[in-house]
Amino acid sequence: MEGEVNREQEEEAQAHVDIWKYVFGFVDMAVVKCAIQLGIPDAMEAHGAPATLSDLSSTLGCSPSALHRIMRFLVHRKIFKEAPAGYLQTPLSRLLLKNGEKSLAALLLLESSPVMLAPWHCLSTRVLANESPAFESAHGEDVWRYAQENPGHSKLFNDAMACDARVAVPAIVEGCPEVFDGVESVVDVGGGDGTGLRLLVEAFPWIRGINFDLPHVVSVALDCVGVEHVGGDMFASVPKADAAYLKWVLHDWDDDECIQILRKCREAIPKGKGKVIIVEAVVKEDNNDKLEYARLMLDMVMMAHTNKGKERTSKEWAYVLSESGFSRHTIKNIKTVQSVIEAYP
Ligand SMILES: C[S@@+](CC[C@H](N)C(=O)[O-])C[C@H]1O[C@@H](n2cnc3c(N)ncnc32)[C@H](O)[C@@H]1O
Ligand SMILES: COc1ccc(-c2cc(=O)c3c(O)c(O)c(O)cc3o2)cc1
Repeated sequence: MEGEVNREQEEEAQAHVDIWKYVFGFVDMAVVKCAIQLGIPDAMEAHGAPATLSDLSSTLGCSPSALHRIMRFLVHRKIFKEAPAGYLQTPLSRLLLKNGEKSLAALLLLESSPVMLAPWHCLSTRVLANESPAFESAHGEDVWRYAQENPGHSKLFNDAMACDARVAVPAIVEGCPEVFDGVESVVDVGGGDGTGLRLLVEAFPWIRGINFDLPHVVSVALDCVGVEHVGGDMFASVPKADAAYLKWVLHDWDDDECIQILRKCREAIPKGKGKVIIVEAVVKEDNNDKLEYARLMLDMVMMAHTNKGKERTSKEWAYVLSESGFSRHTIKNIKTVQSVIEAYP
């Protein structure tokens, strides 16, 4: 009995520590956003050796006292290290470089933007009504129409998705290159600015790429060898190719909409050797999986930013694929938050 009482007292004490993560949860994002905007990781990368507070404040042109408090917080959060000689980069801080190959800075700047933060204040209404989309409640229209009417936001969004492509595509190439064996043409459905397909075609030069997205998105896509940009509506028709490739697209839509998109993809691929390649999160419902937290946070992002989007479990993926007329599918895990699903007509 005494042991039980002690355990309850320990849990109570721990709760009074843990609660602060939620009361001030936005602080982590805001201070990291500040570090990106000031260019702290970039200044440290350029400096090379350990950077002192004086080095950083003179390079960045900011108040040493305020910068010290920012760096103290970021060292505590293990984003930077502090040695006697000065501050040091970490693998985590290098993911915040403005132009780093694997940087996710653009994604953090998107998610911390006023446009993307506003819908979170409508989440409880979304849950209560289960119909009033949070993004529409905040902005009066869905995220895709808002992007069409606000080119600056569209660029922020496309840049964010492109930074994921620079992480995910190398993981696909490393983890399951065989997925693209024998595939001579790929249509990237909802391919954004084409970064993902450009990286795929660079890795698999035999592939002819078609980057397919809404007209306002492909109109600003960069030209690149081996990739043709085509504007259109994936709910109307999808350009024909050996394989339809969809990364971070189906999770933006509910089951009926996914089934519509997948049926259009099935119409676009050849009956015999055709396939659909889906790069999306597969919710494991396994709290021991180190990326499950990211997948579940992403599911909340879908609730906040899309009308009826969601992340799916393997059973939920099996349902939409079966309802779309795909006879079989496989799921391959890669080292990022996504998995690679291959579906065959
Ligand atoms: C979350 S983004 C993913 C972009 C890219 N596949 C990636 O992973 O980097 C979803 C994409 O779907 C596109 N999209 C939305 N509605 C569409 C439609 N009706 N037809 C074609 N593309 C659409 C958006 O413009 C956006 O580029
Ligand atoms: C590196 O890990 C990730 C990179 C990108 C995303 C991500 C994918 C989306 O489709 C998406 C989205 O549709 C959205 O509206 C949004 O606000 C963020 C977002 O992020 C997840 C993980």
